[in-house]
Amino acid sequence: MNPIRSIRGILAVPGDKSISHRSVMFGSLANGKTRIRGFLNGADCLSTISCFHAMGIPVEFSSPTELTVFGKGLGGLQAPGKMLDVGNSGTTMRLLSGILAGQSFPSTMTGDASIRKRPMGRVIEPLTRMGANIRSLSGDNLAPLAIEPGVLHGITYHSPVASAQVKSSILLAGLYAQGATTVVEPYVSRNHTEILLRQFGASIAREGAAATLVPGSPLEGIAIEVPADISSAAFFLVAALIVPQGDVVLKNVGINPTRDGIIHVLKRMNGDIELLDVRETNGEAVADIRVRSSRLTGTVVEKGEIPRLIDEIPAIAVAAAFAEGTTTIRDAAELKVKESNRIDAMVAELGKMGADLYGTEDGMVIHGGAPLRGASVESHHDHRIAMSLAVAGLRADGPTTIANSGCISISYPGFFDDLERLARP
Ligand SMILES: O=C(O)C1=C[C@@H](OP(=O)(O)O)[C@@H](O)[C@H](O)C1
Ligand SMILES: C=C(OP(=O)(O)O)C(=O)O
Repeated sequence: MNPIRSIRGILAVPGDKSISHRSVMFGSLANGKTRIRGFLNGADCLSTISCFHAMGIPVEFSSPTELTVFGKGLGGLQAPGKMLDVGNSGTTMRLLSGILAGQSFPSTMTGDASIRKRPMGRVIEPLTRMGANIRSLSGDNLAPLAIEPGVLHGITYHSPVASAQVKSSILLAGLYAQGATTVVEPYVSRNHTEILLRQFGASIAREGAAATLVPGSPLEGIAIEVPADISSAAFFLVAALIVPQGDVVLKNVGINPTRDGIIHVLKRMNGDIELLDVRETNGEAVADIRVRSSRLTGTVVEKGEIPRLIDEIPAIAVAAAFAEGTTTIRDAAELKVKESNRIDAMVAELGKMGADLYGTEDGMVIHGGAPLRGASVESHHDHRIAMSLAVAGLRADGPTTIANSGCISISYPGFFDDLERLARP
């Protein structure tokens, strides 16, 4: 990564990862064809496809981002002949746990070294309360998981964490339960499951921080346009803000109010960000976003804003390193149980580049303005860390080398090509 002076142009970042996963999952459980456009052809979403393929669901690609899922209805999945492998994808493992809990066949599920360290007790516990037979094979609430058929009943679950993966897992099990299932969260997490399941015909309602699913309605295949992923757009938002000559328009970005926290935070930091042509696709708010170089200032990010930008915190930390004053991020302990411990990873790697920051129990404190120098840094095998460090490198003095950056293909396979196209030395 070399420093640049200018980043300009129009860019469509890849499709939303959360919505791409859900399109394939719900399409598999629906009757008939689901046509998906704007699909994220990244490693995580391909892991979801391979799991459903192993359960007898045909999927046909007509281009890398367009596919048809041939759904077989709520009762149409077949026993997989092998252990399901979710790769690096927490979303796949947790949502699939809820679906598998409702099947009449046994299954087992595993993933890569990172997934096998991430907490699964958060889905095992509520699913068990619903009557599921799900356990950690190692006995420590970690993957691999084994799921046997069970008779499910609806519950009202007060989740200790604001997690869309936990919420979705329980609601998906609710499709197979007797009676209604309600999940109440401390703060509202991303609501793509609620929006998309309703489009497929499920009976699902929201009231404040509670989502309720009433089983009994079949799911029917639909056509889905996946918006561009705000979590991928985040890297270009920050890049355009911090380089001297930044002016980028990001096309067709999902700005669902449960996901748009980064826009609010960067605007609060004095970022010049404009939403153009706000519209709706498949029940999801979408806009083009224009972003220009700005003199950023520090801010506080906490409480209910955290779930609305959880995956963007590494990128926000980079913006904060170039802002005047201090940025404090708190209530974000969830960062420790992602693909890496994202607090430790950002503190260690930005620190190597000369940033003035430290980690706390539930976040970090960044004193902006220290000049960054290019350095040899490490991705911690985490796509969001790798891309955040690449953006920091655009404004550092001298070249930055990011070890193990191949993980970027998890969520944004063409990241470096897009960056190269827009950037000028
Ligand atoms: O439901 C989803 O699609 C996701 C939910 C979030 O995880 P949690 O549910 O663990 O907060 C997020 O970090 C992840 O990238 C995708
Ligand atoms: C945390 C993430 O994904 P997952 O939980 O699906 O692995 C992410 O993409 O930042």
